[in-house]
Amino acid sequence: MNALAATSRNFRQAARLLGLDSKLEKSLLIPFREIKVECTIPKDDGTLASFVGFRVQHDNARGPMKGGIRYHPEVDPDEVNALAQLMTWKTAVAAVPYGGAKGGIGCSPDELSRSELERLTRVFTQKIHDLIGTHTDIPAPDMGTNAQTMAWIFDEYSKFHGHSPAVVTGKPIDLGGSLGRDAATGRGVLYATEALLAEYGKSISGSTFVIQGFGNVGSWAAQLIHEKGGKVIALGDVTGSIRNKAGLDIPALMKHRNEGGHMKNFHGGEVIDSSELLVHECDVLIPCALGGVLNRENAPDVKAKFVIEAANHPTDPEADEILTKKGVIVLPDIYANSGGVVVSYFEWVQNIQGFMWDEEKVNMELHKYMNSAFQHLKAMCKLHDCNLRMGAFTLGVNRVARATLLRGWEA
Ligand SMILES: NC(=O)C1=CN([C@@H]2O[C@H](COP(=O)(O)OP(=O)(O)OC[C@H]3O[C@@H](n4cnc5c(N)ncnc54)[C@H](OP(=O)(O)O)[C@@H]3O)[C@@H](O)[C@H]2O)C=CC1
Ligand SMILES: O=C(O)CCC(=O)C(=O)O
Repeated sequence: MNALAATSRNFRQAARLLGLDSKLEKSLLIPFREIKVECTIPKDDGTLASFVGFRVQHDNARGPMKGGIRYHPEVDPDEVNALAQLMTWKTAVAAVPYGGAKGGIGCSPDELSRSELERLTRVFTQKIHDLIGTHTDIPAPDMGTNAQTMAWIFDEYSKFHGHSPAVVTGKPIDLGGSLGRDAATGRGVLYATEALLAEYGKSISGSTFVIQGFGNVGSWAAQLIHEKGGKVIALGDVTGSIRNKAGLDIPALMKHRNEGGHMKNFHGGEVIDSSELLVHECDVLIPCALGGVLNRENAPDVKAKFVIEAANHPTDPEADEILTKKGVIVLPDIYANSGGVVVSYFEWVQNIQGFMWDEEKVNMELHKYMNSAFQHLKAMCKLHDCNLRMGAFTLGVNRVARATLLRGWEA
Protein backbone atom coordinates (compact mmCIF):
# COMPACT_ATOMS: atom_id res chain seq x y z
CA MET A 1 0.00 0.00 0.00
CA ASN A 2 1.54 3.35 -0.99
CA ALA A 3 1.87 6.28 1.41
CA LEU A 4 -1.25 8.04 0.11
CA ALA A 5 -3.48 4.96 0.39
CA ALA A 6 -2.14 4.29 3.90
CA THR A 7 -2.59 7.88 5.12
CA SER A 8 -6.10 8.08 3.63
CA ARG A 9 -6.98 4.76 5.29
CA ASN A 10 -5.93 6.12 8.69
CA PHE A 11 -7.94 9.28 8.02
CA ARG A 12 -11.08 7.28 7.09
CA GLN A 13 -10.75 5.14 10.22
CA ALA A 14 -10.55 8.32 12.33
CA ALA A 15 -13.51 9.86 10.47
CA ARG A 16 -15.56 6.76 11.31
CA LEU A 17 -14.58 6.89 14.99
CA LEU A 18 -15.60 10.56 15.04
CA GLY A 19 -18.85 9.86 13.17
CA LEU A 20 -18.08 12.50 10.52
CA ASP A 21 -20.65 13.27 7.88
CA SER A 22 -19.67 11.54 4.58
CA LYS A 23 -19.65 14.80 2.55
CA LEU A 24 -17.33 16.41 5.09
CA GLU A 25 -15.14 13.30 5.11
CA LYS A 26 -14.79 13.42 1.31
CA SER A 27 -14.06 17.14 1.29
CA LEU A 28 -11.36 16.84 4.00
CA LEU A 29 -9.54 14.18 2.00
CA ILE A 30 -9.34 16.00 -1.34
CA PRO A 31 -6.36 18.40 -1.54
CA PHE A 32 -7.04 22.12 -1.96
CA ARG A 33 -4.51 22.43 -4.81
CA GLU A 34 -1.85 20.24 -6.48
CA ILE A 35 0.97 22.00 -8.32
CA LYS A 36 3.39 20.28 -10.72
CA VAL A 37 6.13 22.27 -12.45
CA GLU A 38 9.06 21.53 -14.70
CA CYS A 39 12.33 23.11 -13.56
CA THR A 40 15.03 23.31 -16.26
CA ILE A 41 18.47 24.55 -15.28
CA PRO A 42 21.87 24.84 -16.94
CA LYS A 43 24.29 22.39 -15.29
CA ASP A 44 27.84 23.54 -14.48
CA ASP A 45 29.09 21.77 -17.65
CA GLY A 46 26.74 23.84 -19.84
CA THR A 47 24.21 21.05 -20.55
CA LEU A 48 20.54 21.45 -19.59
CA ALA A 49 18.82 19.31 -16.98
CA SER A 50 15.09 19.12 -16.17
CA PHE A 51 13.53 18.19 -12.83
CA VAL A 52 9.89 17.88 -11.80
CA GLY A 53 8.79 19.82 -8.73
CA PHE A 54 5.57 19.45 -6.74
CA ARG A 55 3.71 21.43 -4.10
CA VAL A 56 0.52 19.95 -2.72
CA GLN A 57 -1.60 22.30 -0.62
CA HIS A 58 -3.92 20.01 1.29
CA ASP A 59 -6.10 22.11 3.60
CA ASN A 60 -6.30 25.68 4.96
CA ALA A 61 -9.34 25.59 7.26
CA ARG A 62 -7.21 26.30 10.38
CA GLY A 63 -4.73 28.74 8.80
CA PRO A 64 -2.07 29.17 6.10
CA MET A 65 -0.79 25.88 4.73
CA LYS A 66 2.55 24.72 6.11
CA GLY A 67 5.05 22.00 5.33
CA GLY A 68 8.53 21.13 4.16
CA ILE A 69 10.14 20.79 0.74
CA ARG A 70 11.98 17.54 0.05
CA TYR A 71 14.78 16.97 -2.49
CA HIS A 72 15.04 13.23 -3.12
CA PRO A 73 15.13 10.93 -6.19
CA GLU A 74 12.02 9.05 -5.00
CA VAL A 75 9.77 12.12 -4.69
CA ASP A 76 6.48 11.35 -6.48
CA PRO A 77 3.05 13.05 -6.54
CA ASP A 78 1.28 10.45 -4.41
CA GLU A 79 3.94 10.62 -1.70
CA VAL A 80 3.89 14.44 -1.64
CA ASN A 81 0.10 14.27 -1.45
CA ALA A 82 0.27 11.90 1.54
CA LEU A 83 2.87 14.06 3.28
CA ALA A 84 0.74 17.21 2.70
CA GLN A 85 -2.28 15.46 4.23
CA LEU A 86 -0.17 14.36 7.23
CA MET A 87 0.83 18.03 7.72
CA THR A 88 -2.85 19.03 7.99
CA TRP A 89 -3.44 16.55 10.83
CA LYS A 90 -0.01 17.30 12.40
CA THR A 91 -0.52 21.08 12.68
CA ALA A 92 -3.95 20.38 14.21
CA VAL A 93 -2.52 17.87 16.74
CA ALA A 94 0.17 20.43 17.65
CA ALA A 95 -2.50 23.17 17.97
CA VAL A 96 -0.57 25.61 15.76
CA PRO A 97 -2.78 27.81 13.52
CA TYR A 98 -1.91 26.25 10.18
CA GLY A 99 -3.20 23.89 7.54
CA GLY A 100 -1.03 21.39 5.68
CA ALA A 101 1.14 21.33 2.55
CA LYS A 102 4.27 19.59 1.29
CA GLY A 103 6.59 19.98 -1.68
CA GLY A 104 9.39 18.15 -3.34
CA ILE A 105 11.67 17.97 -6.34
CA GLY A 106 12.69 14.63 -7.83
CA CYS A 107 16.47 15.00 -7.79
CA SER A 108 19.59 13.60 -6.10
CA PRO A 109 20.94 16.57 -4.12
CA ASP A 110 24.27 14.78 -3.51
CA GLU A 111 24.87 14.67 -7.27
CA LEU A 112 24.27 18.40 -7.81
CA SER A 113 26.82 21.14 -7.09
CA ARG A 114 25.95 23.97 -4.72
CA SER A 115 25.39 26.37 -7.65
CA GLU A 116 23.18 23.81 -9.46
CA LEU A 117 21.11 23.39 -6.27
CA GLU A 118 20.79 27.17 -5.99
CA ARG A 119 19.63 27.50 -9.63
CA LEU A 120 17.14 24.64 -9.18
CA THR A 121 15.72 26.18 -5.99
CA ARG A 122 15.39 29.61 -7.62
CA VAL A 123 13.65 28.21 -10.73
CA PHE A 124 11.25 26.20 -8.53
CA THR A 125 10.50 29.37 -6.51
CA GLN A 126 9.89 31.38 -9.71
CA LYS A 127 7.32 28.77 -10.77
CA ILE A 128 5.39 28.68 -7.49
CA HIS A 129 5.95 32.18 -6.03
CA ASP A 130 2.42 33.41 -6.69
CA LEU A 131 0.93 30.36 -4.91
CA ILE A 132 2.94 30.56 -1.67
CA GLY A 133 3.16 33.44 0.83
CA THR A 134 3.29 34.49 4.49
CA HIS A 135 -0.50 34.07 4.84
CA THR A 136 -1.13 31.36 2.24
CA ASP A 137 1.54 28.63 2.23
CA ILE A 138 4.86 28.65 4.11
CA PRO A 139 7.54 26.09 3.09
CA ALA A 140 10.27 24.74 5.40
CA PRO A 141 13.15 22.20 5.20
CA ASP A 142 12.62 18.45 4.90
CA MET A 143 14.84 15.60 3.61
CA GLY A 144 17.62 16.87 1.33
CA THR A 145 16.95 20.57 2.02
CA ASN A 146 18.24 22.87 4.76
CA ALA A 147 18.54 26.46 5.99
CA GLN A 148 20.51 27.46 2.86
CA THR A 149 17.70 26.17 0.61
CA MET A 150 15.23 28.30 2.61
CA ALA A 151 17.53 31.35 2.23
CA TRP A 152 17.44 30.98 -1.58
CA ILE A 153 13.62 30.63 -1.59
CA PHE A 154 13.26 33.68 0.67
CA ASP A 155 15.60 35.72 -1.56
CA GLU A 156 13.94 34.68 -4.85
CA TYR A 157 10.42 35.17 -3.46
CA SER A 158 11.38 38.63 -2.13
CA LYS A 159 12.38 39.74 -5.67
CA PHE A 160 8.70 39.40 -6.66
CA HIS A 161 6.95 40.40 -3.43
CA GLY A 162 9.37 42.60 -1.44
CA HIS A 163 11.24 41.63 1.77
CA SER A 164 9.28 38.61 3.07
CA PRO A 165 11.19 36.61 5.71
CA ALA A 166 8.01 34.89 6.99
CA VAL A 167 7.39 33.18 3.62
CA VAL A 168 9.66 30.31 4.72
CA THR A 169 10.82 28.94 8.08
CA GLY A 170 13.96 27.04 8.96
CA LYS A 171 16.02 29.96 7.63
CA PRO A 172 19.60 30.76 8.73
CA ILE A 173 19.60 32.81 11.97
CA ASP A 174 21.20 35.76 10.11
CA LEU A 175 18.14 35.95 7.83
CA GLY A 176 15.45 35.79 10.52
CA GLY A 177 15.62 32.11 11.39
CA SER A 178 14.65 31.11 14.93
CA LEU A 179 17.13 29.98 17.54
CA GLY A 180 16.37 26.33 18.23
CA ARG A 181 14.71 25.53 14.85
CA ASP A 182 17.63 23.43 13.61
CA ALA A 183 17.37 21.12 16.65
CA ALA A 184 13.58 21.43 17.03
CA THR A 185 12.38 18.21 15.40
CA GLY A 186 14.99 16.15 17.28
CA ARG A 187 14.22 18.02 20.52
CA GLY A 188 10.50 17.44 20.02
CA VAL A 189 11.28 13.74 19.53
CA LEU A 190 13.13 13.79 22.87
CA TYR A 191 10.21 15.48 24.68
CA ALA A 192 7.67 13.11 23.06
CA THR A 193 9.76 10.05 23.99
CA GLU A 194 10.13 11.27 27.59
CA ALA A 195 6.37 11.76 27.86
CA LEU A 196 5.63 8.28 26.46
CA LEU A 197 8.26 6.45 28.52
CA ALA A 198 7.03 8.17 31.70
CA GLU A 199 3.60 6.52 31.12
CA TYR A 200 5.36 3.16 31.48
CA GLY A 201 7.51 4.17 34.46
CA LYS A 202 10.62 4.41 32.25
CA SER A 203 13.05 7.20 31.36
CA ILE A 204 15.57 8.13 28.69
CA SER A 205 18.53 7.45 30.98
CA GLY A 206 17.58 3.85 31.68
CA SER A 207 16.82 2.95 28.05
CA THR A 208 18.66 1.76 24.93
CA PHE A 209 18.00 3.32 21.51
CA VAL A 210 18.47 2.42 17.84
CA ILE A 211 18.26 5.29 15.34
CA GLN A 212 17.93 5.11 11.55
CA GLY A 213 19.10 8.34 9.82
CA PHE A 214 21.75 10.78 10.97
CA GLY A 215 20.64 13.92 9.13
CA ASN A 216 18.90 16.89 10.74
CA VAL A 217 16.36 14.90 12.77
CA GLY A 218 18.42 11.78 13.54
CA SER A 219 21.61 13.57 14.56
CA TRP A 220 19.79 15.99 16.89
CA ALA A 221 17.67 13.21 18.39
CA ALA A 222 20.83 11.13 18.99
CA GLN A 223 22.74 14.05 20.57
CA LEU A 224 19.89 15.06 22.88
CA ILE A 225 19.16 11.48 23.94
CA HIS A 226 22.89 10.95 24.60
CA GLU A 227 23.01 14.17 26.68
CA LYS A 228 20.07 12.88 28.77
CA GLY A 229 21.93 9.66 29.53
CA GLY A 230 20.19 7.43 26.97
CA LYS A 231 22.36 4.74 25.37
CA VAL A 232 22.30 4.88 21.55
CA ILE A 233 23.50 1.36 20.76
CA ALA A 234 23.07 1.30 16.95
CA LEU A 235 22.78 3.91 14.24
CA GLY A 236 22.69 3.94 10.44
CA ASP A 237 22.48 6.19 7.39
CA VAL A 238 22.83 5.69 3.62
CA THR A 239 26.54 4.95 4.00
CA GLY A 240 26.05 2.05 6.45
CA SER A 241 25.15 1.01 10.00
CA ILE A 242 27.16 0.53 13.20
CA ARG A 243 26.59 -0.68 16.74
CA ASN A 244 28.24 -0.54 20.13
CA LYS A 245 26.48 -2.39 22.94
CA ALA A 246 28.10 -0.09 25.53
CA GLY A 247 26.62 2.94 23.73
CA LEU A 248 27.98 4.94 20.78
CA ASP A 249 29.96 8.11 21.54
CA ILE A 250 27.57 10.48 19.74
CA PRO A 251 29.69 13.70 20.02
CA ALA A 252 32.64 11.76 18.51
CA LEU A 253 30.38 10.40 15.74
CA MET A 254 29.13 13.95 15.01
CA LYS A 255 32.73 15.17 14.72
CA HIS A 256 33.58 12.22 12.44
CA ARG A 257 30.53 12.97 10.23
CA ASN A 258 31.22 16.73 10.13
CA GLU A 259 34.76 15.99 8.97
CA GLY A 260 33.29 14.02 6.03
CA GLY A 261 33.69 10.53 7.55
CA HIS A 262 31.31 7.70 6.67
CA MET A 263 29.42 5.70 9.29
CA LYS A 264 31.27 2.46 8.54
CA ASN A 265 34.71 4.11 9.05
CA PHE A 266 33.87 5.26 12.58
CA HIS A 267 36.23 3.53 15.00
CA GLY A 268 33.84 3.60 17.99
CA GLY A 269 31.47 0.98 16.58
CA GLU A 270 31.22 -2.39 14.85
CA VAL A 271 29.78 -2.37 11.30
CA ILE A 272 26.49 -4.27 10.91
CA ASP A 273 24.37 -4.98 7.85
CA SER A 274 21.83 -2.17 7.40
CA SER A 275 19.01 -4.76 7.25
CA GLU A 276 19.83 -5.61 10.91
CA LEU A 277 19.36 -2.05 12.16
CA LEU A 278 15.57 -1.87 12.46
CA VAL A 279 15.35 -5.33 14.02
CA HIS A 280 18.24 -4.79 16.44
CA GLU A 281 17.61 -5.50 20.14
CA CYS A 282 16.74 -2.22 21.97
CA ASP A 283 14.08 -0.56 24.10
CA VAL A 284 13.30 2.29 21.69
CA LEU A 285 13.57 2.31 17.88
CA ILE A 286 13.55 5.75 16.18
CA PRO A 287 13.31 5.80 12.37
CA CYS A 288 14.55 9.24 11.20
CA ALA A 289 14.92 8.76 7.44
CA LEU A 290 12.57 7.50 4.72
CA GLY A 291 8.92 6.44 4.76
CA GLY A 292 7.73 2.81 4.63
CA VAL A 293 10.88 1.36 6.25
CA LEU A 294 8.86 -0.80 8.65
CA ASN A 295 6.84 -3.24 6.57
CA ARG A 296 5.47 -6.79 6.62
CA GLU A 297 8.94 -8.22 5.88
CA ASN A 298 10.75 -6.79 8.91
CA ALA A 299 7.95 -5.93 11.38
CA PRO A 300 7.67 -9.51 12.76
CA ASP A 301 11.36 -9.30 13.76
CA VAL A 302 11.27 -5.88 15.45
CA LYS A 303 12.55 -6.31 19.02
CA ALA A 304 12.02 -2.75 20.30
CA LYS A 305 9.29 -2.19 22.87
CA PHE A 306 8.62 1.36 21.60
CA VAL A 307 8.78 2.84 18.08
CA ILE A 308 9.00 6.65 17.89
CA GLU A 309 8.09 7.82 14.38
CA ALA A 310 10.51 10.72 13.88
CA ALA A 311 10.38 10.17 10.10
CA ASN A 312 7.12 10.77 8.25
CA HIS A 313 5.15 7.59 7.58
CA PRO A 314 7.95 5.12 8.48
CA THR A 315 5.44 2.33 9.34
CA ASP A 316 3.18 0.94 6.63
CA PRO A 317 -0.31 -0.29 7.70
CA GLU A 318 0.65 -3.99 7.56
CA ALA A 319 3.62 -3.35 9.84
CA ASP A 320 1.35 -1.28 12.09
CA GLU A 321 -0.97 -4.26 12.56
CA ILE A 322 1.92 -6.68 13.16
CA LEU A 323 3.55 -4.36 15.71
CA THR A 324 0.26 -3.77 17.52
CA LYS A 325 -0.31 -7.56 17.77
CA LYS A 326 3.22 -7.96 19.17
CA GLY A 327 2.46 -5.32 21.82
CA VAL A 328 4.95 -2.78 20.43
CA ILE A 329 3.89 0.78 21.31
CA VAL A 330 4.09 3.06 18.24
CA LEU A 331 4.15 6.84 18.81
CA PRO A 332 2.81 8.25 15.51
CA ASP A 333 4.62 10.73 13.26
CA ILE A 334 1.91 13.40 13.35
CA TYR A 335 2.70 13.85 17.04
CA ALA A 336 6.26 12.50 17.45
CA ASN A 337 7.93 14.74 14.83
CA SER A 338 5.75 17.83 15.31
CA GLY A 339 8.52 19.73 17.16
CA GLY A 340 9.81 20.99 13.80
CA VAL A 341 6.58 22.63 12.73
CA VAL A 342 5.95 23.97 16.25
CA VAL A 343 9.24 25.89 16.22
CA SER A 344 8.57 26.88 12.58
CA TYR A 345 5.43 28.50 13.96
CA PHE A 346 7.53 30.34 16.58
CA GLU A 347 9.87 31.51 13.77
CA TRP A 348 6.93 32.80 11.70
CA VAL A 349 5.51 34.62 14.76
CA GLN A 350 8.91 36.21 15.48
CA ASN A 351 9.24 37.34 11.83
CA ILE A 352 5.77 38.90 11.87
CA GLN A 353 6.41 40.55 15.27
CA GLY A 354 9.91 41.65 14.20
CA PHE A 355 11.15 40.42 17.59
CA MET A 356 13.62 37.62 18.33
CA TRP A 357 13.14 35.15 21.19
CA ASP A 358 16.07 33.63 23.09
CA GLU A 359 16.67 29.89 22.74
CA GLU A 360 15.56 29.13 26.29
CA LYS A 361 12.11 30.58 25.54
CA VAL A 362 11.87 28.62 22.27
CA ASN A 363 12.72 25.33 23.99
CA MET A 364 10.44 26.03 26.96
CA GLU A 365 7.48 26.82 24.68
CA LEU A 366 8.23 23.73 22.58
CA HIS A 367 8.17 21.60 25.72
CA LYS A 368 4.77 23.07 26.66
CA TYR A 369 3.31 22.39 23.19
CA MET A 370 4.64 18.80 23.08
CA ASN A 371 3.33 17.98 26.57
CA SER A 372 -0.04 19.58 25.96
CA ALA A 373 -0.49 17.69 22.65
CA PHE A 374 0.42 14.43 24.42
CA GLN A 375 -2.25 15.00 27.08
CA HIS A 376 -4.89 15.73 24.40
CA LEU A 377 -3.78 12.69 22.40
CA LYS A 378 -4.09 10.43 25.46
CA ALA A 379 -7.57 11.82 26.16
CA MET A 380 -8.66 10.88 22.60
CA CYS A 381 -7.26 7.35 23.06
CA LYS A 382 -9.39 7.01 26.19
CA LEU A 383 -12.49 8.55 24.59
CA HIS A 384 -12.36 6.33 21.49
CA ASP A 385 -10.68 3.30 23.11
CA CYS A 386 -8.00 3.33 20.41
CA ASN A 387 -4.23 3.16 19.97
CA LEU A 388 -1.90 6.18 19.86
CA ARG A 389 -2.08 6.52 16.05
CA MET A 390 -5.87 6.70 16.08
CA GLY A 391 -5.72 8.96 19.14
CA ALA A 392 -3.56 11.40 17.14
CA PHE A 393 -5.65 11.09 13.96
CA THR A 394 -8.97 11.62 15.78
CA LEU A 395 -7.48 14.63 17.60
CA GLY A 396 -6.19 16.24 14.38
CA VAL A 397 -9.12 15.36 12.12
CA ASN A 398 -11.68 16.55 14.71
CA ARG A 399 -10.01 19.96 15.03
CA VAL A 400 -9.88 20.43 11.23
CA ALA A 401 -13.49 19.22 10.85
CA ARG A 402 -14.69 21.67 13.52
CA ALA A 403 -12.86 24.59 11.85
CA THR A 404 -14.31 23.61 8.45
CA LEU A 405 -17.87 23.47 9.80
CA LEU A 406 -17.50 26.76 11.69
CA ARG A 407 -16.30 28.51 8.53
CA GLY A 408 -19.39 27.17 6.69
CA TRP A 409 -20.10 25.58 3.33
CA GLU A 410 -22.38 28.10 1.59
CA ALA A 411 -20.99 29.56 -1.66
N1 LIG B 1 13.70 18.37 9.04
C1 LIG B 1 12.58 18.50 9.76
O1 LIG B 1 12.38 19.49 10.47
C2 LIG B 1 11.56 17.41 9.76
C3 LIG B 1 11.78 16.18 9.16
N2 LIG B 1 10.86 15.19 9.28
C4 LIG B 1 11.08 13.88 8.67
O2 LIG B 1 12.25 13.28 9.24
C5 LIG B 1 12.89 12.45 8.25
C6 LIG B 1 14.34 12.89 8.11
O3 LIG B 1 14.38 14.25 7.69
P1 LIG B 1 15.72 15.13 7.84
O4 LIG B 1 16.51 14.65 8.98
O5 LIG B 1 15.29 16.53 7.73
O6 LIG B 1 16.46 14.74 6.48
P2 LIG B 1 18.02 14.84 6.16
O7 LIG B 1 18.11 14.91 4.68
O8 LIG B 1 18.68 15.88 6.98
O9 LIG B 1 18.58 13.42 6.68
C7 LIG B 1 18.09 12.22 6.18
C8 LIG B 1 18.90 11.10 6.80
O10 LIG B 1 18.34 9.86 6.35
C9 LIG B 1 19.40 9.06 5.85
N3 LIG B 1 18.87 8.14 4.86
C10 LIG B 1 18.34 8.40 3.65
N4 LIG B 1 17.99 7.26 3.04
C11 LIG B 1 18.31 6.26 3.89
C12 LIG B 1 18.22 4.86 3.83
N5 LIG B 1 17.73 4.25 2.74
N6 LIG B 1 18.66 4.13 4.89
C13 LIG B 1 19.20 4.75 5.98
N7 LIG B 1 19.31 6.08 6.09
C14 LIG B 1 18.88 6.82 5.06
C15 LIG B 1 20.38 10.06 5.26
O11 LIG B 1 21.65 9.44 5.10
P3 LIG B 1 22.86 10.26 4.36
O12 LIG B 1 23.16 11.44 5.24
O13 LIG B 1 23.97 9.28 4.36
O14 LIG B 1 22.31 10.65 3.03
C16 LIG B 1 20.36 11.10 6.36
O15 LIG B 1 21.15 10.68 7.45
C17 LIG B 1 12.05 12.57 7.00
O16 LIG B 1 11.10 11.54 6.98
C18 LIG B 1 11.35 13.92 7.18
O17 LIG B 1 10.15 14.01 6.44
C19 LIG B 1 9.72 15.35 10.01
C20 LIG B 1 9.46 16.53 10.61
C21 LIG B 1 10.30 17.69 10.48
O1 LIG C 1 8.60 23.10 9.78
C1 LIG C 1 7.68 22.97 9.01
O2 LIG C 1 6.98 23.89 8.63
C2 LIG C 1 7.29 21.61 8.44
C3 LIG C 1 8.20 20.49 8.75
C4 LIG C 1 7.75 19.28 8.01
O3 LIG C 1 7.82 19.24 6.80
C5 LIG C 1 7.19 18.15 8.72
O4 LIG C 1 6.83 18.29 9.90
O5 LIG C 1 7.07 17.07 8.12
